[in-house]
Amino acid sequence: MDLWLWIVIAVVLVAVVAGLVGNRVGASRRRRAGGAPAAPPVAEAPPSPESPSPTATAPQAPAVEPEVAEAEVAPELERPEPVAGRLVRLRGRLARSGSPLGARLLAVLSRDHLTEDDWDELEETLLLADVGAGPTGEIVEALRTRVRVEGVKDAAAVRELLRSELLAIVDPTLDRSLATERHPGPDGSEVPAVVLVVGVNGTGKTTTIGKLSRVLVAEGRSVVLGAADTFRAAAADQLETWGSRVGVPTVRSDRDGADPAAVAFDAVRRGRTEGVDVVVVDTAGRLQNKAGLMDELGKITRVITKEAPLTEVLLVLDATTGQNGLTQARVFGEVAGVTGIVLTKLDGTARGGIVVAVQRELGVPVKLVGLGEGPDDLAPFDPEAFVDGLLGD
Ligand SMILES: Nc1nc2c(ncn2[C@@H]2O[C@H](COP(=O)(O)OP(=O)(O)OP(=O)(O)O)[C@@H](O)[C@H]2O)c(=O)[nH]1
Repeated sequence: MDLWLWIVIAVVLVAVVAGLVGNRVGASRRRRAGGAPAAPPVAEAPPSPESPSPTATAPQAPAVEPEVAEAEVAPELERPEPVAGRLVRLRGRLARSGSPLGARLLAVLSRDHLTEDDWDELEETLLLADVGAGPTGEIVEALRTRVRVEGVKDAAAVRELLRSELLAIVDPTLDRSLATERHPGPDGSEVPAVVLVVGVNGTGKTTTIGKLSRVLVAEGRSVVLGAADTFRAAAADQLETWGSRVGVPTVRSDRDGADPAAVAFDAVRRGRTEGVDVVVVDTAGRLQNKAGLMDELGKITRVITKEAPLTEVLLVLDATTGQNGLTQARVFGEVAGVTGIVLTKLDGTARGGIVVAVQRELGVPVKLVGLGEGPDDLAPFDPEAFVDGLLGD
């Protein structure tokens, strides 16, 4: 019995081994002949773009090739919205923030007989909207005189009166254009316009530069961005993403904490050699202390101007920060030679009066305003559309 049992086991073993060997030989023959293996081993999975497989000619490959080719196609560039009339389009956002400057001023001025209390209320409303003490006094004085002399009564006339006084204080005569055209440099050769953007982190600086590059692209300008905020690595990534959406390249360092002036210089040099219209340079602008800020911005400016002079220094301020924003504005104004202000987040505040206060504080115009988080929610500042927005027009 025992012997028979051993014979059966031996026969079964021989059959199993023979079967296994036969399968392997068959599989390798089929592979050499270009046939598909019945059950491919894991190592023969279809090739991926990251790890090209040595079996790229295996029959699975053609099935995935079109997908790989599609992934390599550059994403379509976005087309930014036209710039003209942007503030008119966005002015509803000013009124939506419940601006006391509009509704409340009109409510007080429309009363039948204006008492001293009414004038006090008007003054308080302007102060609460961050117009600032000086300009508030001027507006109240002008309104008092005109109400007394002209004796305006009907709602439309009161509205027109208020509109004209607010417009006067916002000052439509200021030059709010951005210097973003190529021009002859000191040696007579054409150089790009260079816009240096300064401001405290958190004010919306990187977002604003992204939106600004879209404004410039919409106006037909060629642009290079310089990521000289080397303090925060994510800032360069953010900037690059914004730029790539509209085909604008970003010059940056591979290294965290690299010299911001070196990055700024490289960006302006690239703009110059490639003949672009405008180079926009981001800065870290940490307010650690005034001397440190002055050193950093001073060095960036000196190094950049070896290639091309600065045509604009834009200070980005968050409109919701009120008096804090004004303190920042003062420091940057002293150290950076600011030529224009960008007020962000005006959609989220009832303090539109900050436009007046900051212009008075720095003696430079608000040139752009941010009215939302959308990519095209940055508008050239237009005094009339702004005042109409405050009045809820
Ligand atoms: N509602 C509103 N949000 C804004 C506006 N501008 C910027 N923001 C938002 O503010 C936040 C901060 O923006 P960032 O650009 O990252 O600000 P930042 O910190 O100054 O950038 P860094 O200086 O690089 O640190 C983001 O969520 C923006 O979407 C605006 O005009 N309106």
